[in-house]
Amino acid sequence: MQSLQEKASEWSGLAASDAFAIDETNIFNSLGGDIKPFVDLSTNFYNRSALHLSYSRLKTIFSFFLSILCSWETWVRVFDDEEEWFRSIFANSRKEDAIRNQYEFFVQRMGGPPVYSQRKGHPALIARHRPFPVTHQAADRWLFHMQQALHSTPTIDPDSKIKMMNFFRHTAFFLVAGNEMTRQGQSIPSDASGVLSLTDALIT
Ligand code: HEM
Repeated sequence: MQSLQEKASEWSGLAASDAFAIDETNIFNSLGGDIKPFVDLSTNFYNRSALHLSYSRLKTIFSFFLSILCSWETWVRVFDDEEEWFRSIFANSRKEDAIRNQYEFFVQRMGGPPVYSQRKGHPALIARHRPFPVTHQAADRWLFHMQQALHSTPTIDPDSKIKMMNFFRHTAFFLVAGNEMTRQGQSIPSDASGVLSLTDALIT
């Protein structure tokens, strides 16, 4: 039987070595040892959109239309996604909380202080995603938004963006595999700690 990590690698198309290249360097330190790039990323993830990006350059050129174009940003984002099935997954979350939960986890997982665990305990991502339909389709949509968010976050350098996106892609399908397993009533095998124990190691 395939392990969760093996499923994550097969479905994401990424070897574990690529997914965890984020651990070869301390990304938090390479981004200036500041939480701002992570706050920017998570804010963009939940607030911004592909539509925003398409028009972002136009904004600088046609500043006269800035206020009108700004209002278009609200059209597409995770909390107001045009895909109702995806938007509904976040219906019971407060946007401010979701942003903070996400960036604190990223800060901690990418070499920064353990701010997530200090506030909320062990990340336990499979368990925390259990209430949600983390399907292959949901992973693709989540990754679409994350790719757009990375594009619109200039405070993160290109090399870090590639490493982060690989980690996100692998973890998204790791969560899909974990979600399938918990829905089938199976207990999470010890290898499920692949993402999580690594986090533990990094926060001690
Ligand atoms: C695969 C598709 C995914 C879906 C559909 C999904 C959905 C959700 C939802 C609905 C929440 C609750 C929002 C909140 O109130 O915090 C959440 C929380 C969270 N997600 Fe995801 N997520 C996905 C992938 C990921 C990935 C790839 C990561 C990490 C790389 C991640 C990390 C987190 C974290 C840290 C939280 C906060 C958990 C908490 O503190 O309760 N998620 N996710």
